Amino acid sequence: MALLLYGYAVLVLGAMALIILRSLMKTRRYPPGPPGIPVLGNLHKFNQEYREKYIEDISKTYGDVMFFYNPTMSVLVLSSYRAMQDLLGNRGSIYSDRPRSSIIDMMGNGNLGTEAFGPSWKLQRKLFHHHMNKGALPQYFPIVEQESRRCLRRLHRSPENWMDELRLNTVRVILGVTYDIWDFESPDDERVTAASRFITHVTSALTPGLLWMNIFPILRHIPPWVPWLGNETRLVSAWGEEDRTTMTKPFNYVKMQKNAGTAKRSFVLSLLEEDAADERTMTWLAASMYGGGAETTLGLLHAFVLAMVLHPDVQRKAQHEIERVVGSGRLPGIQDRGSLPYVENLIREVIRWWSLASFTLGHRVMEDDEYKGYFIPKETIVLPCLWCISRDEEMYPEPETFRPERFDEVGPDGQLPLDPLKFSFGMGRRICPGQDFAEMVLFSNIAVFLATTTVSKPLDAEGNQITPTTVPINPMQRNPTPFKCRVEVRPAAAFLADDNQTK
Ligand code: HEM
Repeated sequence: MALLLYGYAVLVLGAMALIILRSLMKTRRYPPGPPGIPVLGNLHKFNQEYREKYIEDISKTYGDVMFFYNPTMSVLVLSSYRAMQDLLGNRGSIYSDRPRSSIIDMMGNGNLGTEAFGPSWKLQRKLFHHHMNKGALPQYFPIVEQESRRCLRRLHRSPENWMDELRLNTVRVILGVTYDIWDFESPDDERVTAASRFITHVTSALTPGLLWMNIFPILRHIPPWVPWLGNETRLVSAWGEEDRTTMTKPFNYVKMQKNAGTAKRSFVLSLLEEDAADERTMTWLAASMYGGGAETTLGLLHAFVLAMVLHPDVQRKAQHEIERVVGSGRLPGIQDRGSLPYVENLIREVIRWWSLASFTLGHRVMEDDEYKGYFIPKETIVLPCLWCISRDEEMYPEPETFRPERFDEVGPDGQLPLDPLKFSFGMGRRICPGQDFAEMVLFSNIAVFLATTTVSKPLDAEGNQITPTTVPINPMQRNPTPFKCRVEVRPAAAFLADDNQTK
């Protein structure tokens, strides 16, 4: 009976909200979007498997600013760099909040990525920046370089596990820097696999319309034991509990070490020593590094290997540059970054071509606004489509082609193409605070990989080359679909054993 009443209330409230919205829409000029259906609006159309491709497609009809709505929410999708810059970059004071998500509330956890725009978020950004800004990065060079070499040593020993070895590497670096935790050697360790689930939970909770509860928040009150209808409440509670356990354990470990006087330098130890915030805030700030930093970097490292398997000419050219600049007496290190322009362009192209985050996280508009003559109501969720920008044919001719050379070529407008590092990590006040760290880890791993390893397509039983797919493993978390490759060890691998080399 109670359920019937809920259902009835949802329908009546939804219909009323839509009638009010429609009458307002007649008087105000809203941005264009695909036609909707009575009561439900058009937001369901955005809920496609590969929504970035859908957005790219319809932007040819509706332009770079598109509006979607349903009775409970409105979403503004931006498909150009200019629109992203105008709103997120130049109007950051009202475009930097996050949507209120009943799913995040229900999970009962915090983290920097979901925190509302306000004093607590500002404090966390400040603390994050203090430890992760460009100037602070050299303290991590030895750890990151040592782990890059360690990863390649293991990878050469068991090339069939190359994907898992890279996963282990990214989690070891993040857990090492954040908590000084190193006591794990296996890619199957729970601490390695949990990072990937954490980010899936957060992204799913923040994606408009992905779960019914995000469209009808009232559904969170359905008890988990109710068959079928309680599925989402059950799922979301389980996510919350798992993430809480994953993130509290390592934080408590550092606290224990500190109390015992045995803690070594780490992000969490600094927070504790500075008494930087309350314990809950510090736990989830550290979780933001763990959750935000591991799976993302991994996705791009896997995409790098995929690009090298598909483009042996690019791989060779990058290897020649390393040999020319670094010589044959040592491995490349992070300090070489400025002197390897082709490798740097290769990394830019991996970031553009793979476009790991196809959208930013949602940005909630804090006040009514107007853009290009269109009304943008307060509470609208703004979603720049990063994938669409990376596919802009004017900036990147033949965008599906992997070609690092494109970044040195002047276009018909006399300009070099837009640097993907300027949008792939977001923009404005919510820009990814781990960008400099991520670039450093990517460079270290990719440069050592190229110097010591050649990858190529594997052969089937008849001796034919097998070409891996470029379709991501899942549309929500765009890491490459697992694939096999041939791994050949290069002579410079002899230096991998030398963990004491400084460069
Ligand atoms: C390696 C590739 C990475 C990519 C492509 C990436 C991309 C992004 C994007 C697109 C956003 C959303 C920006 C927005 O909403 O406007 C973001 C936010 C965030 N990223 Fe990253 N990221 C990466 C690595 C990292 C690393 C290494 C860390 C941590 C060490 C990190 C921590 C975060 C956090 C905490 C946020 C939320 C910031 C906020 O809401 O204020 N990310 N990232």
